[in-house]
Amino acid sequence: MSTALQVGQFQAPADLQRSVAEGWRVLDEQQVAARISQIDASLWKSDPAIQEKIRNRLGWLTVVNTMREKYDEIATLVDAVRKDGYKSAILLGMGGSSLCPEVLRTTFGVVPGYLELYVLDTTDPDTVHTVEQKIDLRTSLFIVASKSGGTIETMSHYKYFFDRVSKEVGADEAGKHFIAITDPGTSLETLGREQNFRHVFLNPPDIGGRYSALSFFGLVPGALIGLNIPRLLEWGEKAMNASQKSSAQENPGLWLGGIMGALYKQQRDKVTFIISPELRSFGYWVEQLIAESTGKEGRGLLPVEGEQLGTPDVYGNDRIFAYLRVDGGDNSELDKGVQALVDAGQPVVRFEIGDLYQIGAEFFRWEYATVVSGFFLDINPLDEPNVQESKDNTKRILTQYQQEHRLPEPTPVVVTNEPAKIEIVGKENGGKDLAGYLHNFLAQVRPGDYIAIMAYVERTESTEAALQALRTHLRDTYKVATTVGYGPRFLHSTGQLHKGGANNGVFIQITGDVHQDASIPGEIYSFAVLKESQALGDLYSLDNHERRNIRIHVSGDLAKGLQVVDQAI
Ligand SMILES: O=P(O)(O)OC[C@H]1O[C@H](O)[C@H](O)[C@@H](O)[C@@H]1O
Repeated sequence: MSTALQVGQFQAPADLQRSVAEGWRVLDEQQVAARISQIDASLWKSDPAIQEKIRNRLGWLTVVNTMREKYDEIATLVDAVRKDGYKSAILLGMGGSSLCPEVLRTTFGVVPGYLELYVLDTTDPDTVHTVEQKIDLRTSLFIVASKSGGTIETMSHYKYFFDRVSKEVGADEAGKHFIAITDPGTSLETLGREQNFRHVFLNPPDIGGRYSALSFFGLVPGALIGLNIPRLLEWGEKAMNASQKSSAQENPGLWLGGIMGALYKQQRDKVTFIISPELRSFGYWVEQLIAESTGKEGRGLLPVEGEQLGTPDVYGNDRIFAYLRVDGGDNSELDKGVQALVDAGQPVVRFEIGDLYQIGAEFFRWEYATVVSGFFLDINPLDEPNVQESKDNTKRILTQYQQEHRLPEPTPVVVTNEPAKIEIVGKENGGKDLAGYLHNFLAQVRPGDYIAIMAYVERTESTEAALQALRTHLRDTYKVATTVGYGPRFLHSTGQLHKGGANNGVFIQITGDVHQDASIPGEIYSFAVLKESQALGDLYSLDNHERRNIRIHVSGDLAKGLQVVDQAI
C-alpha cells in the first residue's frame, strides 16, 4: 500500500509519440498542474462568469480529505441499519449519482452481513417491478441520491417507493427506510427533513455529479455493501498527492490527460476501453465522465466502453485504446488482442491494477485526466450545457399529455410484420422494407463516425446479448466505433456528447413493449408515459441538432426482434 500511483505505459508509432511529447511539454510550459491545484479556471475559459462556475466545480480535487473527516457519519448509518436488520439498499439516482455505486457493487459484490445493493436508474416500469420483486420493503433502505434534488426520474422513484413503504409499514415509520444524499439547501434536503428520513447526507456543493465518486455519493452506498472505505480513500489520496507533481512523468492524471488531449488533435477522438473482467463495469462510470465533460461546442472525446475487442482490421484511425489490466486474472486473450493493436500501429495506454481498491485512485486519475484533456479541447469540462434540451422536450411532451391524455405517435416509414413486428420511424430514404431502409440509412456512415444504439428497454441478459451482437455486427461491417446506452440512463451520460459534440454520430433508438406499467403517485403520467416522453424528447433534440437518427420499435419478443434487425443489416 505504500507505493505511489504510477503513470501507465504508452505505446504508439513515432509520429503519435512526438505529438504526445509535445502535449506534455505544453502542460509543463503552461504549468497546468500547479494551476489546477490553485483552482485557476483560466485554464479552460476566459469569460469571468464561466470561470466563477468552474471554480465552484473543483471540490473533488480535495474531497478525499473532507470525506476522511466525515467517515464517522457514514459508519454510524451503516451500523444502525445493520443493527435494525436491514437487508437491501436501493439506490434511486441518475448519472453521477448512480454510476459509481453500480461500479462498486459490480466490482466488489457484497460483504456477508452487509446490505445487497440495487441501483435503479431507469424509468422503465418493468425494471421498477423487477427491483420491487427482489426486495422486502420492511428490510429495505432507499437511498435518494441527487445533487440537484430535482431529477425527474429520481423523484418519481421516490414517490413510488415512499408510497409502497408507507402502505407496508405505516406512514409514520416510512421515513426510517429512506436516506438522502444531496447538496445543502435543495428541495430534497427539505423533503428528507419533512418526511423524517433516517439521515440526510449533505455533500460538498462544489462537486458535479460525474466527479462525485469519492464523495458521499459513492462512499455511502459503498459502505452499505461492506467496502473498506478508508482503504478506498487511501488510494484516492495517492492519486491526489501525485496530482501535485508538475511533470507529466510523475503526475498520472496529467500524463494521461496529455495523451488524450494531444491525440484528440490528431483526430483520435474515441477513447476505447479494454478492461479485465474483474473491473469491467468501471466503463459505465468513466463513460459518463468523459462524454459529459468533453462533448460540447462541437468537439469531444467519445468513450467507447463495453465494445468487444476486435482484430486490428475492424478499427479506423480515429481511436486511442485504454487497457485497464487487473493483475492475477486470466488476461491472455486481452493481452494478445492488445499486442495486435500495438503491432498494427494503434496508440495504446495501459494500466496495471494490482489491487481492486486501486479503483479509488482510478476515479481520481480519470477525473484529473479528463479536465486536462478539456484544456486541449478548449472547453469547460465541468458543465453539461446540452443535457437540459432533452429534459425540456420531455417536459413539453408531458405537459401536452396532461392536457390531451395521449402521447404524440410518430408515423412509421417502414413496417414489417414477419418474422417479427418492427416499425421504423425516420426520414424517407427510398428503402421500402426493413433491409432496404436500414441499408440506405447506414450508407451515410463515414470513417470517423460512430454508431450509437440507445435502447429504452429493460436491461436483461437476453436483451444485452442481442444488443451486443448488433453492435459488433455494425462495427465490423462499417468499421466505426459503436456505443450502447440504455434510456433514459444514457441521457445523463453520453447524451451530452450526442447533441453537444461533433456531428459524427449515427443514432439508432430502440423501443419495445412495456409489459406492466407502474403509476407514479401524485402524477397524471405513469412510468411508461414518462419513459416514452423521454425517448421522444431525445429524438426531437437529435433532430434539432440535425443528427442522423432513426427509431426502431420492436413489438413482442425484444431479443428476437433485435435478431431480425441484425439479420437485415
Ligand atoms: O444528481 P442529480 O442532480 O440528480 O443529477 C443526475 C444527473 O443529471 C444530469 O442529467 C446531469 O447531466 C448529470 O451530470 C447528473 O449526474
